[in-house]
Amino acid sequence: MSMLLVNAGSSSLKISIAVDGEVIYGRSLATSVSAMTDAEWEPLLAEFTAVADDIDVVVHRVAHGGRLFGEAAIVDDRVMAGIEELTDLAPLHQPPSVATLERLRRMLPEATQIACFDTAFHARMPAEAYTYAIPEEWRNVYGVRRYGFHGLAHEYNVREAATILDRDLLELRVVSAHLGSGASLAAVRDGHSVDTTMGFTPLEGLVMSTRSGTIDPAVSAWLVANTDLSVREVITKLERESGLLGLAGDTRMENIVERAASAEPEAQLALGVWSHRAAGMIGQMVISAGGLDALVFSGGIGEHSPVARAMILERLRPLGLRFDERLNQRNEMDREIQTEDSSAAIIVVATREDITMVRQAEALLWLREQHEAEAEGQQPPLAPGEGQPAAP
Ligand SMILES: Nc1ncnc2c1ncn2[C@@H]1O[C@H](COP(=O)(O)OP(=O)(O)O)[C@@H](O)[C@H]1O
Ligand SMILES: CC(=O)OP(=O)(O)O
Ligand SMILES: [Mg+2]
Repeated sequence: MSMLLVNAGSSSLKISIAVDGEVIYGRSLATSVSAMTDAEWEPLLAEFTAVADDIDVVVHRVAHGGRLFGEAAIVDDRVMAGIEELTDLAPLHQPPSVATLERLRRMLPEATQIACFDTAFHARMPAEAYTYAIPEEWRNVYGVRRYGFHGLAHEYNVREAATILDRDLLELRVVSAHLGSGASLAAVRDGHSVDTTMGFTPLEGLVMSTRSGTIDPAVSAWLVANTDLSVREVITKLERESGLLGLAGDTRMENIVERAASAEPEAQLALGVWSHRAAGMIGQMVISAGGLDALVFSGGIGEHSPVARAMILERLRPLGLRFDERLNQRNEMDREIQTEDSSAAIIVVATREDITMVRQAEALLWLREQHEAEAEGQQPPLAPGEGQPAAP
């Protein structure tokens, strides 16, 4: 079976091909996906079809699944409408996913289309972690609560941590720090997320490339009441003109690190605010996880910036975390970088959202087959993986 895995981001498009569960080919394009035309997609699809013959399944990363989608779903018109409804809650992310879903449903009508949601990994968070202390009507009528994002990356990270440490995932307390242009933390216990830093939308939490992360909620209302900014303008500025860009005029962490090394005060402040927030929230996640066996770094910054990791880890010394400077500098993927006297493992993981997508899609297709076989009174199919007859 051939799967096309599509990760349509706000400023990039990552596509890979999996055949019989193995990712065999991948490509990343820096492009605004929403603006792409059929004519631009055609050669891409031809390239992928040449690798995989027929594409049986197309799997899409979708940022927001809201309350509707607690797990991956086969996309039909009803699911499509549900995904579109959530556009306002992930304005940088949902539009490219919706555009790509619409296009590939049309261009590859024979393929089964599956949506994997960033929010799904957090669907079992306890109420105390997902509930905001706000009026009952907002919570129960408007559905205002924390959802969490980056689930495909966090899920991969904790599984990889268990593999690297040769431990049972269900016994591990992990904090996953996915630090890309969007960034979030997840506290993982018993194999699922028990707390995370993003909330109702992917704006809450850490300082990001262009997003502010958490600020006093009164700031938005104050700006609308006291300046000539509209609500839409305030939100756009918090989403697109804040974070590292707002503090240092640059979205690239490597540039800011270089400027800070030349003692540029703006860049030093940006790094200070960024690492102060990240370390503080990691502390919060450790409490939510009930302790810490492993801290995982991933994402463009987490994987490639020894300076950024070191700034966070220095601040985490009160938790007993100790890192090896030399191992940190080496920047090798899927490696531990703690010293022997560290209170927990510290691991750098090259995260792979596409591999989580394959796993979720295979599990969903297996379930569908099983239901179909049961409905027809036949022997249910073998589970994905080794052919063992257990549920995935
Ligand atoms: N060598 C590096 N040093 C520091 N930061 C880096 C490096 N390479 C990439 N980054 C940062 O990673 C971020 C992008 O992360 P990435 O995970 O690729 O983004 P996205 O969230 O869009 O998938 C940018 O802020 C970029 O500056
Ligand atoms: C949800 C989110 O923030 O994703 P990204 O890191 O791709 O921007
Ligand atoms: Mg990302």
